[in-house]
Amino acid sequence: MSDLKVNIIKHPLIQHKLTLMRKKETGAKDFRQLLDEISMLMAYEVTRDFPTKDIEIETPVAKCVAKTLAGKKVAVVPILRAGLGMVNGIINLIPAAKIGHIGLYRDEKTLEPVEYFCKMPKDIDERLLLVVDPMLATGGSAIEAVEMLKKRGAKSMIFMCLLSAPEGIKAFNERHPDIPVYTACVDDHLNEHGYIVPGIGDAGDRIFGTI
Ligand SMILES: O=P(O)(O)OC[C@H]1O[C@H](OP(=O)(O)OP(=O)(O)O)[C@H](O)[C@@H]1O
Ligand SMILES: O=c1cc[nH]c(=O)[nH]1
Ligand SMILES: [Mg+2]
Repeated sequence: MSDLKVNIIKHPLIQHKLTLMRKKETGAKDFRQLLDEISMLMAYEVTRDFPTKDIEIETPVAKCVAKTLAGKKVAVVPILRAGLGMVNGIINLIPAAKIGHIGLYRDEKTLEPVEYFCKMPKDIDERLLLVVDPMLATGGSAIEAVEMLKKRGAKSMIFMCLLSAPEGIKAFNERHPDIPVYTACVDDHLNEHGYIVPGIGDAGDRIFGTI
């Protein structure tokens, strides 16, 4: 665990909401709502060190120097399907963000990611991409998503997930040491089906009610 390169967001509100999501009796409506709320809180933490610069403005009372964001513009990139559940919370905070989509599913037997869609803003090379997926399990999907984005010219990325397994973080760190990982919790391990334990189950199925 100590050799993993990961930023764990331990905010009490996030941890409380995550516990509600873990409960098997939590239905799709509440699950979606909680993921939405957590995503906004996580985005708040992830953007904490965004650079600012001073600009001159005029309020109704006086001229003054005030802060404005100075870094790259943002694009949010959900990994379908489950990543979609994190988009609204983030764009509530960053409404000008563009949104790209990556379609990947994990083959149930091999656990290998299978690509089925990719549509990105034209200027991805100039933006900071916030790649989002609730789950980092073996790491295969996140690794492949970032690979696809690098091939399309992306230069600056952050990966943000709700839950992660040590195995997935390790694999991601090894393949993409340049990409920071943010998560709300690192769980214990993966089971023989590649599910995070204790986890939240299949995030996509719980969000979309397809169980
Ligand atoms: O780290 P990995 O081992 O690759 O597993 C994580 C992936 O598995 C889930 O997607 P899933 O394949 O269930 O697709 P879905 O979002 O359409 O349900 C999850 O949302 C991640 O994308
Ligand atoms: O526990 C897991 C692992 C992969 N994908 C999920 O949705 N859940
Ligand atoms: Mg799924």
